[in-house]
Order: sequence, then C-alpha cells, then structure tokens
Amino acid sequence: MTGTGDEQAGKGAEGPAYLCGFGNEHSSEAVPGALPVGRNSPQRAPLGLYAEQLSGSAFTEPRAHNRRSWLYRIRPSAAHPPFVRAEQGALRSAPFTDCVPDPNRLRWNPLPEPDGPTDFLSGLWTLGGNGDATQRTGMAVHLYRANASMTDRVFSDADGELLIVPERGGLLLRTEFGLLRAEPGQVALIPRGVRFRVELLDAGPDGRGPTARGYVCENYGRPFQLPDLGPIGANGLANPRDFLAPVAAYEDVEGPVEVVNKFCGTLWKATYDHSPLDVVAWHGNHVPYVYDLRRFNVIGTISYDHPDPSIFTVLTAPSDTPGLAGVDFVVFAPRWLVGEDTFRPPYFHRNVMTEYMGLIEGAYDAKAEGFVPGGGSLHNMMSAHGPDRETFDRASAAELRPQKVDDGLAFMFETRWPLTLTAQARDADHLQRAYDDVWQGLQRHFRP
Ligand SMILES: O=C(O)Cc1cc(O)ccc1O
Ligand SMILES: [Fe+2]
Repeated sequence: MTGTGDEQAGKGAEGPAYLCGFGNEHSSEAVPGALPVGRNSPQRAPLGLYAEQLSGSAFTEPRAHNRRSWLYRIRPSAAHPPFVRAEQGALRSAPFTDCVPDPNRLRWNPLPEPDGPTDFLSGLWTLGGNGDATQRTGMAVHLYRANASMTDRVFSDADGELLIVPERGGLLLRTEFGLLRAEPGQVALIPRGVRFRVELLDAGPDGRGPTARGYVCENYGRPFQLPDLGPIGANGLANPRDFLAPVAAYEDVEGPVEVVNKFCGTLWKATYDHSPLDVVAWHGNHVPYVYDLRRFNVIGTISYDHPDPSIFTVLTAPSDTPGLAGVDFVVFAPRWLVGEDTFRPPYFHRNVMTEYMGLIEGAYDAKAEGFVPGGGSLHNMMSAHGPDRETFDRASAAELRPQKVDDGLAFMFETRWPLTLTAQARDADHLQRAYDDVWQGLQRHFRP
C-alpha cells in the first residue's frame, strides 16, 4: 500500500500535516534530499545523517505482519550511557500478581486530581491487565492524568504499543516520526519502542495546564490491525484512509534529555546529550498514528435485535487463536437505533471475553447513572451484566420510534484473558463499592 495524500488535521489550519492510510508504507522527509533513494543504508546517508532500522516485528515474519521503519537521524540512538532504574510511580505491568482475580463487576470514578506537577508519564496509573510483558502476550489498562507537559524527557515502551484515548484535554505527541495531535474523541497509537514526548495542548508557556485525562491500552501482543470485514464488504467500520501518520519533524537540540524506557515491566532511564527526536526523514510501516472516532462508520441492525458489539470494533490485536483477540478496541459511537420489537440497549449477558469500558463524553445507553466520563467499569470473564434497572425499565416500555443515540462516546478494551487488578485499583477510594446495586430491584414479571 502507498499513501494517497496528505491531510491537515486537528481543529483548523494550525494542526500538524499528516500522511493517510492504515498500515501503509509511508515516507517523509523534513529536509529535501534527506531520504536515500533506492536503498536503505547507503555507504554515507544523505546530509550526514545516520541510518537506523526500528523493527516492530521479527525480520522473518510474513510480509503481511512485517513491520519496520528506517530512520535517518542526526545521532544514532546507540550513543547513550547505561540505563539505570527510574521511578515507577503508579505504573505497573504484567504479570499482575498483587491480587487474586476477582469475578465481581467493578466500577471506578475518575482518578483524583494529581497531587503536584504531573506529566503524562508520571501520571500513568495502572488498573490491571493480563498476560506477561516478557512473553509479549496480554494487555494492561492504564489511566493517566497530567497537568504538565513533559519537558526534557521522552518515553518509549519496549513492552508493547500504547493506544492513548484522551478523555479530557488535548495532547500534542512529539514522536521520532513527527507530530500528532490527539483531542478527546480521537485516539493515538504509539508503536512498540517509538520515543515520544507528550505536551498538553492547553498548557501555558511554563508547560502547565488544566488536568488532561484519559485511558491507555498497553498491548503486549501482536499489534493492532483493522478487523476483517467479511460480508460487510470492502468498506465500513474504521476506514483505512482515516488513520493519519505524522510527517517528519525533528529537533536539533543539544543538551541533556532523559530517555525513559519501559522494559519488561520496569522503568529505566538514560540521559542523552541531545534530543532523540532528531529524525530528519523516515520511511516504513512501523509508525504512530491518530484516528478520529467520529469517522467510524457505525453499522447496526435495520431490522430487529442488536448485533454483538464486535460490530463496533475499531482495531483488533489478534492472539495466536483466530477470532480470539488479545485485545479489541471497540467504540460506541453516535448512531440511529431502529430495531423493531427489540430491546435496544445492550442486552443482559455473560461473556467469556473480559470487558473494560471507559467513557469519553456524555452517557452510555446501558447505564442511567454512575458511569461517568473518566471513570471505567470492569466486567471480567463470565460476570453477569447488562442494563441497569432504570435502563431496563425505560427501554422495555419505550415507544420504538427511530431514535438517535448521540449523547455519548463510550469505548471498550475487550480481551480474551481475564483481567487481574493492581492493588491500587482494588483498594482505590474511587472504586464504587455499591456498583452491584444498579442491578437490584429488577422485578420478576413472570406470568406462567
Ligand atoms: O457490556 C456492555 O455494555 C458492552 C456490550 C454492549 C452490547 O451492546 C452488547 C454486549 C456488550 O458486552
Ligand atoms: Fe458487556
């Protein structure tokens, strides 16, 4: 695949320029002539740059799964002193062994405000996850809250890719590949190993701003890809051309920059004597991207019943068993409900998959109250859940006219493995201890 064009993104003309297309073999140069022509590693790279390959798959994986990018940079990444252990904050990693896996339905309010100056990295707070980062399986659910831009440091995650879901406040992601802007309603993906710095879009000149919040799915397994469409056909759900990769943009900055690396669950740091965001040109398919959830082409019934929410899959990270995702990213976007003789909100169910849900704005059609933007719910493997009592009563009696559901944007990280909590999530003050009550009082209506 090749890029078909550039796109100006963000709100208005000041947004970064982008390259379009999911999984494409993109190329970009910030200085004309910086990309070598016809080879990746010439004897001397153009403009005195260093060539470096960043591999996101084994060299030998099938072409359809093969991922790598070639970076042409001012200094090679290899020029650095030893990494030493860094502050872990509230960031935790798989395997999650603090807690016994809990079959209860759980729900949290948003994270409390940060105590002091907190950037994206120090504001990461892990809820739980599954698998094992050292085995490259499973996933983790993190939340973040940040009131300061990252300055003089960058982050990269050797353990997996990061799907960032802003809920409050926009983010400017300065990556090795260039700039991405992600506002609430958009999501950003940083591939395994890619270095980046997160700045708050609303920050003042001192880098401080109101608290930005959101969710992060850390995927240790096979990278997210677009789901197959089967009988849906060639178009629909998330369309490939709406995934936007950055154009090359580099920093030529001498001076100490801390590089923080998450490696097998722990954070390590090394101080470089220059900014490692010094990539002048690049090409490849192991690239960061943003996607606007409002571009999701929502498909649902036009007759009766309610398709399973797999119909809302934006991205899927396959496991080694076909059809069983390590993690799916699913969005409940504005849509029309027209099903006749149909209970229209999510049905009662028990699922072998585990569902973590978050809310970006508004309300969710299965929950009348208590599921709030910035909060989250966990319905672990086989836990019984569905509409709360109020929603059930309302939806069972509703007149079934065509109805637009457009008062919220919810999402789900759905995984084939049960999710084990961190101790901080189990013991959190913001855990709603009476969540079970939302299903109390569902009356018997049986009339044999
Ligand atoms: O639990 C949820 O609210 C998510 C969900 C929605 C739906 O419409 C059907 C099944 C399902 O798990
Ligand atoms: Fe569910």
